[in-house]
Amino acid sequence: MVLNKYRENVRGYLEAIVKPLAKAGLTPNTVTVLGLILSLLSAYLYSLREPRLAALVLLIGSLVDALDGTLARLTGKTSRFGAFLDSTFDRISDGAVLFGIALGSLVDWRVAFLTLIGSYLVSYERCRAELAGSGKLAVGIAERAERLIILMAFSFIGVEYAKYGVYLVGILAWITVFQRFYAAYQRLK
Ligand SMILES: CC(C)CCC[C@@H](C)CCC[C@@H](C)CCC[C@@H](C)CCOC[C@@H](COP(=O)(O)OP(=O)(O)OC[C@H]1O[C@@H](n2ccc(N)nc2=O)[C@H](O)[C@@H]1O)OCC[C@H](C)CCC[C@H](C)CCC[C@H](C)CCCC(C)C
Ligand SMILES: O=P([O-])([O-])O[C@@H]1[C@@H](O)[C@H](O)[C@@H](O)[C@H](O)[C@@H]1O
Ligand SMILES: [Mg+2]
Ligand SMILES: [Mg+2]
Repeated sequence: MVLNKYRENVRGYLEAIVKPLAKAGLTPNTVTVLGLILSLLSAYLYSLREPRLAALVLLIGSLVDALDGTLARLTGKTSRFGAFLDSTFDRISDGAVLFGIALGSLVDWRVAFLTLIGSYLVSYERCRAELAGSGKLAVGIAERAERLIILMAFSFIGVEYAKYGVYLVGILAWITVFQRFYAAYQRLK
């Protein structure tokens, strides 16, 4: 909700990064796959209890996630499958990162599990409500960009602090679940 507004502000920078990629003939789907690989690497680093490095790799992976769509739009190669691939890989990434955090015992696995359910529900609600005709349901305090930035910010502080990032993401994700539920109710009832 909050960060989504800044998409336009960073578009110019993202396009500047994407132009050489387009010249090199990279396709949006290849970039999407690269983003997933970076997220999986980040998850692995979390499992090794290296949250700072993991967050850095996740930040680069998130940037790559912004580049695939930018490349698609700039080269006129947006596709329905690409949109599906992007969202599906986002879910794999979100799950893998929390799994890595739990594996590395950076947080109690039960907290990671509840945070994962909240995060997935936020995304599912939007997808399902939009399919039912709600119109764009990009509402709530913690969309994916917010969830990622909070997790990365706490991870950068150090190994003892990553868990507070997961707590906060979990709480805000569940608040967003209720916000989206209410918005969907208002629009679809
Ligand atoms: C060298 C420099 C000058 C570099 C400057 C770079 C800066 C501008 C930095 C910008 C970084 C920022 C954009 C990335 C970080 C954001 C990240 C933390 C949050 C994750 O965001 C996700 C991202 C992408 O979302 P989507 O995948 O949903 O969107 P798109 O891919 O664009 O579109 C999907 C759409 O495209 C089509 N498509 C896609 C793929 C495919 N294969 N085929 C396709 O056809 C299809 O139509 C799909 O439907 O969201 C990016 C926007 C974000 C919301 C903006 C956030 C702005 C914020 C101010 C950035 C602050 C970042 C800061 C560096 C954080 C540091 C904090 C630290 C403490 C952790
Ligand atoms: O809904 P959310 O999770 O906050 O944020 C995002 C969705 O709004 C978006 O449409 C989808 O492509 C991404 O996978 C991402 O997850
Ligand atoms: Mg993307
Ligand atoms: Mg993505």
